Amino acid sequence: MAPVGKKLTGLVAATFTPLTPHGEVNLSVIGQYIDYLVERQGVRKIFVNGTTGESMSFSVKERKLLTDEWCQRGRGKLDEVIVHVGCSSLKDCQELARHAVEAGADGIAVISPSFLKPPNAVALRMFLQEVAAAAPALPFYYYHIPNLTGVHLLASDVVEGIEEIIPSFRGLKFSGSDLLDFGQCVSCNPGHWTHLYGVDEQLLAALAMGADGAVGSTYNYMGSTMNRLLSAFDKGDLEQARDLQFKMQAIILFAIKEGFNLAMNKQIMCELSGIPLGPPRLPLLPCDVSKACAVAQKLRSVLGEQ
Ligand SMILES: CC(=O)N[C@@H]([C@@H](O)[C@H](O)[C@H](O)CO)[C@@H](O)CC(=O)C(=O)O
Repeated sequence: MAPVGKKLTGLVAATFTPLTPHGEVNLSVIGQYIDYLVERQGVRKIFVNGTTGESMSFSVKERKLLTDEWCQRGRGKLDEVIVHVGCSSLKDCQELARHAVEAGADGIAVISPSFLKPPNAVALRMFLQEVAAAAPALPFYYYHIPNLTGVHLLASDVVEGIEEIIPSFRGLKFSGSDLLDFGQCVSCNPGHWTHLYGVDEQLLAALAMGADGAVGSTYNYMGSTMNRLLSAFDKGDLEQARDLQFKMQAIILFAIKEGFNLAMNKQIMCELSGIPLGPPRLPLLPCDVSKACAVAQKLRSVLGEQ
C-alpha cells in the first residue's frame, strides 16, 4: 500500500505533449520544458499525459516513452511527477500503471472510461480499483472531468468508501465546475486525501471550498501569477487573490473570444515559452497562430512582460 506521505499541494502544471512538425512525439525538448517550468514559473510539480497532454490520442508505447522522459528529466528538478494512465481498456491502464512504477512516477491518476461508460459509481470504483491494484505502492488519484468523458456521475459518489477497496487512494483531481459536488468531496476527506482543482479560472472559489491545490494547463505559462494567488489566499489577503484571479480570468475570456481550445492553448505556450511544442495531434487541428499571438500579447499587457 502507498504510504500516507506528504500531501500533494500547490500548483501542478498539466503538461502539453511536444510533437515534431510531422506529429511524432518529440522527447528532445522535455528537458528545456522542465527548466522553463521550474525557473520561469516556479512550478515544480507536473501532471503528464493528461487532457492537456492529449493522452487519449497516443499509443501505450508513446505514453510510456513520454512518462520515462518526464520522470528522468525531472529527477532532481521536480518535486512530483503524476502520470495519468487512464485509457478505454482496463488492460492498457494496468500496463501503464505498472510502467509508471518502473519509471519512478510519484503517483498515478485515472479518468473514467468514456466510450463504454460505467453505468454507476460502483462500476467506476471497481474499474479504478483494478487499475490501482496494478501499482499498489503508488498514490492513486481519481481524475474527474465529466465534460470530456461524458460520465456525469458525482465525484462524491465515486469516492464514497473508496479507500476500503483502494488502500492507495490519496484524493482527486476535480476538473468540473460543480462546486456542490466538489465541496462534498472535500467534506468527506479523512484528512490525508488531497483535492486538486482543475478549472484554473475558478481556482479561488475552489480554494475557499477547501482545495489543497490545483492541476491545470494555464500553470504552464501563468504559474508564477497563480503561485502569487495561492500565497495571497494562504495569507488571508483576499483582495490580492481576487485581483490576480480576475486578471487571469480576463486573459482566459479574451482567449475564449478568440476560439480558445487545446490547440490554441498549446500554441500560446509555444509563444510565451519559446519552446517548439509542435502542432496538436489529429483529430485536433492546429490553431491560427495569429490568434494565439494575440492572446500571448494580451497576457503580457495584463500581467506585465513574461
Ligand atoms: C478541460 C481542460 O482541459 N481543463 C484543464 C484546465 O486547465 C483548462 O485548460 C483551464 O481551466 C482553461 O479553461 C485541466 O483541468 C485539464 C488538466 O488538468 C489535464 O490536462 O489533465
